[in-house]
This record gives sequence, structure tokens and C-alpha cells, in this order.
Amino acid sequence: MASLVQHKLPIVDFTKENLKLGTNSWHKASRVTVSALEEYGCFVALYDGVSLGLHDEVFHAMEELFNLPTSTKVQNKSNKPLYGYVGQIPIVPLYESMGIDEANTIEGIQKFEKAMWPNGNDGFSEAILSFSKLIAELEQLAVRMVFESYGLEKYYKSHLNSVSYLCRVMKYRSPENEESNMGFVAHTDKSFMTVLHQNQVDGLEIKAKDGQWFGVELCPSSFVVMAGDAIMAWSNGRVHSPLHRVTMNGIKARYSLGQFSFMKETVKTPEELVNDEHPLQYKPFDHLEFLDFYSQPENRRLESAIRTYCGI
Ligand SMILES: O=C(O)CCC(=O)C(=O)O
Ligand SMILES: [Fe+2]
Repeated sequence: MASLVQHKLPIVDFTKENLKLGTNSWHKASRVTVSALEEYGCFVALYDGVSLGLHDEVFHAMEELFNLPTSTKVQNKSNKPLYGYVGQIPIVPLYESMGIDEANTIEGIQKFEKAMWPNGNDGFSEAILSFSKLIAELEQLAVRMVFESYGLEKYYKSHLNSVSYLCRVMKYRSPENEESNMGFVAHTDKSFMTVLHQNQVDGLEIKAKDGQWFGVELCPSSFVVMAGDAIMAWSNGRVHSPLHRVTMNGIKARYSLGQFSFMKETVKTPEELVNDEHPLQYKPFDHLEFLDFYSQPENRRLESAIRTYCGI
């Protein structure tokens, strides 16, 4: 009988003290990061950039937000595909979320604040802005490690100039009576990278390459850094974009926050990652046009939207 491997996401120390650029501990963290992104498509980062105080403020702010009437929450709109309010959807009844475009900038957070609280809510914006900036830094450290380890540092600066963040705040209520405990359906992220954070309620599950699903346990100083379809395509298939889902156990509501990076410039596999052993797998593509393609109902159930959209 084949023995089943007990999967567990690698944990990488991203605390400030450990991550001084160019030190041995940077290189060690970088090796674990890149191999985790290749094997599982994600890892758990221990990150002290976000203090426990800020963690608490963020989740208080989110409770206040989700307590607003639905008629207010649906004012979270965007002309970008899949950037606005999601909720009251019969196939995912436990799930509700809102998207804050460029939450890491004053303009982005203020626009969202105005739509939700016409009379203002400084406390909300201050907490989410600080948090969003800090997890953008975490994402950038991880992406930098990927670029460096593939010998592509020279492209990192132009990558940074092209990146933009969507911060999605999410609430999963606990299931009632006979309801299913499915919080969110299995999917891969359409981002370049995603950083996820949650309140004390676990529920995220990842599908390993051998087909087994396994859960992720997180504490207030841990963050999941996950590859999306865009970095998978960019890396010519080296980095894995994992299937993941949310399952709700217990009676407490789960609040989580996902910050997705999207590229403003065309995403193109660097020529250094293409050779006889690794022929080009994906054509260059526009990231928001890919999101628009995925947002069409007939494309939502594709096994791999990115492969259908620009696979070779
Ligand atoms: O709530 C979570 O932890 C995961 C959410 C997620 O996978 C997503 O928004 O893409
Ligand atoms: Fe996701």
C-alpha cells in the first residue's frame, strides 16, 4: 500500500532581524522560499512587520465594515473585472468580500472609505493602509527572492514599477443547520502573488501535487504567501500555482484578508527561463485582460484559465 505523506507547508522566517539583504540567513530563507513555491506554490512566512496591535486593529476594522448594511457594501464597485463586492452568491453562501484597489496608497484607501462611510472613518483607513503597505513589502521580499534565485535580478526593478495591489477583505460566516461547510470553492489565484492573513479561525486548505488536500494552521504573526497563475506563467511553469479552498469548521466566523499583486505591464517570460529543456509554455499576456477573460461565466470553471488563455 502506498504510504501517504503528511503534508505541511514550509515555514520561513521573514522577521526583520533575519532578513538583511545578502546575508547567509537571507540566502537560506530564499532557498526555502523558492523551493516551497516550486513544490507547494505557497509557504507560511513568519513576519513581524505587522505588530500584534495592528493585527487586532485590522480585524476590528473589518468587523465594523462587514456590519454595514448590504446596500452600503454593494457600493464597493470597480471598472476592473472582479475587483468589487462579492456576496449573496448561492453556491458560496458563507462567503462575502470586498475589494480595495491600491489599499496601500492614500488615494486607494480614501476612495474605498468614502464609498463605505460618506462621513469618513479614519480609524479604518489608517489600519488597513498601514497593513496593506506592510504586506506589500512582504510580497516584494518573496518576489525578489524568486528573481534572484533564477538569476533575473536585473528585471526586478521594472517588475516593481509595474506592480499594483488589490486588497480583498473577506468574511466567512459559520454554517447553519444542514448547510455545507464549504467556505470557498477550489481555485487557483489569478494574481502574480497573493499574501493571506486571517483572524484566529483556520480554514484554508491546499492541494498538494500528489492530489492530497491539507489544512494550514496560522497564528497572528503568520502569513501565507501564495503563487498565482501569473508568476507560474512568467516562470515558465517553475513556480506552481496551487489549488486551494476554504472549509469552515466550528462556530466562529472567519475573517481573512488577501492582497493580490497584478501587473500593469505585459507579463512576459524572460528569455533566460526558456531553453530546449524548458520550451516556452505561455505567450505574453495583459494581466487585467486575463482577469477579464476569467470573469466571463463560461470561463469560470476551466481547469486552467491561464493555459486556455495564453498557453502554447
Ligand atoms: O480566505 C482565505 O484564506 C483564502 C481566500 C482565497 O483563496 C482568495 O480570496 O483567493
Ligand atoms: Fe485564492
